[in-house]
Amino acid sequence: MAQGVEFDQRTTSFLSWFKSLEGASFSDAIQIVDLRSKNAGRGIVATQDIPADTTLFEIPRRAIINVQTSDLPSKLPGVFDPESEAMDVDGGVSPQLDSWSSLILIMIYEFFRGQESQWKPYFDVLPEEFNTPMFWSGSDLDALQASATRGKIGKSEAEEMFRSQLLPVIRSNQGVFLSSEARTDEELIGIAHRMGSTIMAYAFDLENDDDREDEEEDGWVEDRDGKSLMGMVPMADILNADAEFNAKSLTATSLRPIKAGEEILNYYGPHPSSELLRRYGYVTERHGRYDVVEIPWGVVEEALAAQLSVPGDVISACKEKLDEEELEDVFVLERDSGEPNSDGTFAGPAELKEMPGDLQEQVKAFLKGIKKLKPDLIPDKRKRDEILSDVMLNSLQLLESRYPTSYIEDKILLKRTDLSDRLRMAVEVRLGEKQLIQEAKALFQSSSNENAGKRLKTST
Ligand SMILES: C[S@@+](CC[C@H](N)C(=O)[O-])C[C@H]1O[C@@H](n2cnc3c(N)ncnc32)[C@H](O)[C@@H]1O
Repeated sequence: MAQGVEFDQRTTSFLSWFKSLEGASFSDAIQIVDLRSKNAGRGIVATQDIPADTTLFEIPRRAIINVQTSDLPSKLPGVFDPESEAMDVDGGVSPQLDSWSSLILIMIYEFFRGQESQWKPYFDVLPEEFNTPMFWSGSDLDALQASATRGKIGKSEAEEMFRSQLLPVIRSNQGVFLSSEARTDEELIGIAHRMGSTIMAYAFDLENDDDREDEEEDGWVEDRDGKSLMGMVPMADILNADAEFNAKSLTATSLRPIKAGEEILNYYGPHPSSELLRRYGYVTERHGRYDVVEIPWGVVEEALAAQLSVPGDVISACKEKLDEEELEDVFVLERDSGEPNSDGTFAGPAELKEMPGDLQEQVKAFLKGIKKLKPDLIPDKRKRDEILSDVMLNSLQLLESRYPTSYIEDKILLKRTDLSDRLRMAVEVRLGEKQLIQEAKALFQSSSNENAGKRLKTST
């Protein structure tokens, strides 16, 4: 209970801090709420019916935390300004940082300033723990089974960056990073992880639009052309998100009428469940439409060799004749899901229409090579298409067999009520991938079929 009181007090302090900022606004029609019972932290709901195109809140530029608003860059010009030859306050020479590591350093600096930081009430509502795989144990991760997301966590790479780039800056500027000298290296790495994960799940890519006249108060827009500047945007990041959404930030505007009691939902992008888990530590059913399965070329090669009963060295001989630069190692199986409508709803169902085009082209290139070496195996185009179709199906089956449990077993598992959050999310991720593999297999199994290769591109 005490925890609940503290949670609410932090929310109240944050909201009054936000409202006190010059240029900020927060509509009476919305409220920050405790969604921990749904495992969703804080969120914002409508307290009354809201028409479309209503401004829900506005964030003044000064509220954002980044290289332009924090005073850390002025204290460590050698670290932040690529043009500057200046040394930092303690006379040390520091490496230049990219936008990601710069923001981590700024967050560490503001965090250590505690009450001195103008963003203290905001830090008090940022998470201290995460449910992203970066913080999972080996056995938690095992539950992801063959999902490619396991290889994308990058914990040791992140740690290496913290150790080689951030620690030296902090250690050589202890007067700037207040009380950092009392922390061990491991504690500092832990704080860097926490800030890195906060940025991953909360930061926005911003573009400083110099052409806009109202730049002073409102010059931040979401990045559209990759000229981005990362920043933490208080209040915009209290919005949870889903694949169907009803508002957009940074000035949050309702995209369609929102009923009293409904949650205000932002859009983090067309992420598959695995990516939603990796970056944000949650999954939702609606994001399943964007699920993907990575097909490693090694699996396809195995299926190809088995299908044609040729030894691996025939495949290797073909490979040598092809331009290695043009060969892909991984292919992405995904549905055609289209862009969301302008009001945040889905435009239509997501449908798997075909196997990845680049995969089909690569298999065809190999088949052409094999035909040269063993003409009897592939006498004509009809036979080639038949082989192509079988290789696709066999590759999918091989891929499926890499997941120790079946689709049905996972479905049954999800009915249990005693699963930990992590296990449930891992099962949802792997189940989404198995579902997509099944849909892909059906492309070949259904039409028995009129033409097994129907769903393959027919170009030569
Ligand atoms: C930008 S923050 C949103 C505010 C956050 N709920 C909080 O309490 O600070 C992103 C995080 O919110 C949570 N989140 C966002 N959308 C969610 C959803 N639809 N369901 C569950 N959790 C969600 C995830 O933990 C995610 O990492």
